[in-house]
Amino acid sequence: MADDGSPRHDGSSSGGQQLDPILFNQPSTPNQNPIPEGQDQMSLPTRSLTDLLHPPRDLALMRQRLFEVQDKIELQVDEFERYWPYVDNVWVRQHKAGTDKSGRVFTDYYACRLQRPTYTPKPVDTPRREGQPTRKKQIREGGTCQMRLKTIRYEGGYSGYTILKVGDETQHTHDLDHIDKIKRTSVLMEVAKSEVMKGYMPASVFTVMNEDMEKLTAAGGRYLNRNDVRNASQHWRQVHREELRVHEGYKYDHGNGIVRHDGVSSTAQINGDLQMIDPALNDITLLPPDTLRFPSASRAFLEPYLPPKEPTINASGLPHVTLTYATSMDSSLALAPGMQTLISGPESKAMTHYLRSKHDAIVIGVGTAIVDDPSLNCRLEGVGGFGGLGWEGQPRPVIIDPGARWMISPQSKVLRAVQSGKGRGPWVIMAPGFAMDPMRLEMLKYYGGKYLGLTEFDKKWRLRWEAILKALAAEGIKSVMIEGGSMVINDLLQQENSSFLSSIIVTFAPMYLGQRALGVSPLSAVRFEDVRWQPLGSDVVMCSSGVKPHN
Ligand SMILES: NC(=O)C1=CN([C@@H]2O[C@H](COP(=O)(O)OP(=O)(O)OC[C@H]3O[C@@H](n4cnc5c(N)ncnc54)[C@H](OP(=O)(O)O)[C@@H]3O)[C@@H](O)[C@H]2O)C=CC1
Ligand SMILES: Nc1nc(O)c(N)c(N[C@@H]2O[C@H](COP(=O)(O)O)[C@@H](O)[C@H]2O)n1
Repeated sequence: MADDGSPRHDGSSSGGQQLDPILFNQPSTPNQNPIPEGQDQMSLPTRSLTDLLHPPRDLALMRQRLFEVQDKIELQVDEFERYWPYVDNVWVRQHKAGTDKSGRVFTDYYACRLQRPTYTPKPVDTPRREGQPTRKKQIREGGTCQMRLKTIRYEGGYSGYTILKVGDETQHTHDLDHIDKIKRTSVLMEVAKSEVMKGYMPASVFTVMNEDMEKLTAAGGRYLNRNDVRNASQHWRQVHREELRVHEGYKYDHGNGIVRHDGVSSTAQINGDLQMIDPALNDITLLPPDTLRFPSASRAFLEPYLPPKEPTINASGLPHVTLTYATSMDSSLALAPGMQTLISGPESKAMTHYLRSKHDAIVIGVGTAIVDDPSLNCRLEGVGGFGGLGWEGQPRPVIIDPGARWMISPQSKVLRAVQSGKGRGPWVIMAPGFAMDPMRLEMLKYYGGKYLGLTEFDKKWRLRWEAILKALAAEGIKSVMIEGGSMVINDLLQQENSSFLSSIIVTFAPMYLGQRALGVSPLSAVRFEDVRWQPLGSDVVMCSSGVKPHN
């Protein structure tokens, strides 16, 4: 551990303590190299025609994103393994994965295919070994593009890939189509090989693969030719010198090659069969049962109070801050201190998740973390883990826990959300002097979280909100949604802190929580400004752009 109590960046714990694999649910044998080496002639293909006919969602868009790498791309492991083989014609691995000391973070570097020097074949009269046939090698274009990227693979309670551009180059010197013209993806080669291995002639495989040209193009196969299919299956055909046939419904037509001769194409038949057996392939996205929907028609009233589309850290180094919570008509958050109480109706609950999707981080006090054991993820349809890719729209949970009171464990809902790819690892804000024990620190890191140490206090010896917000901004958080609990809300509505608030969004539910309830009421009177009230289901939502003292 570093002097300030923070975890060392090498991922090792202090005091020589070992990770308990059961406690952390650590995989015993991490997958060292999940990237399929699809071009290997000896390997068995893992793709089939089905992969062409039922490509991953938004394939053309994802290929373009993985080609350009304009922004950091985060993908879950299965998503990376699904999409990467469709762009491995672009990216050539430079070195094998380097690992950090924790053994759970693997970094690979890739360069654009056109970074390699141009290959010029040796003159044909170059002496060859006896019996070796002369190979016609083409000039391979290269040396023109300096685009590079790295993939960082995390393995642990949090698993996934982060893909980032490296180096000074900001864009390729060519487009994706240009690469598709000169090199085929491993998916295309594997599909071709697997079809030949079923006993079909390369020419027939080529015809069948070309049947749905739109899908073939989306997969990078616009320039696929018969030779590619022959090359993909060459080794297999040499070993298995059996007679190959044409696909059912196709025939050899002199002068035209293999053509379809009955009404039903092979691909249409495969499509039909698949729809019978596997509804998941029928473009129905299976969503987790707790997925929430907040209709577009209900969103407009929130628009002026949301963080801007491209939020920026303001001149004072502060992010956009939204305070949001749900209260009863007697301004209570829970039936009693130490209790969690459902106040929001289903519509306003969905609204809260919509708000979560619009912020980089959710902040709560440790009182709420202990009482509620919250998941602190976004369960809105379309965000990562709920129909979306990676962790898109998933906010970072942040717990203010100056005294390290939160006993986080793998059973905590926030970590269960991480484990299932439905949320991000939490950050814990602590004060100096209260060291979290090394096992908990290590666990936080294992689940993709971390600890932030702050040393700036206000006159009540609480951490200064300005320091908290600036620390988050320094970590790249541009918008923060603060949810509670009572102490946090009261504190932020006080005059010395209220200027940090960009918006306040409060749900009022039609209920009294009674006189034993945990209330919300700042020390001094305040009045909300620039207010808009909106009925939502049986609740009413109040949006405001800030508070001022009320005399
Ligand atoms: N209805 C709703 O919308 C919501 C309801 N809730 C409810 O609220 C209740 C919890 O509220 P409450 O008990 O007040 O707890 P809080 O969640 O407000 O947490 C308070 C604790 O967080 C730490 N903390 C917060 N801010 C600071 C700061 N600036 N500096 C230092 N420490 C800070 C302190 O920890 P320490 O004491 O260790 O110093 C403090 O005691 C629960 O019942 C929960 O269900 C929560 C959120 C929303
Ligand atoms: N908007 C809102 N309405 C309520 O009725 C609530 N009780 C809360 N509580 C907040 O939501 C957190 C629970 O989050 P998960 O659903 O577990 O992700 C809880 O910790 C409070 O911050 N909010």
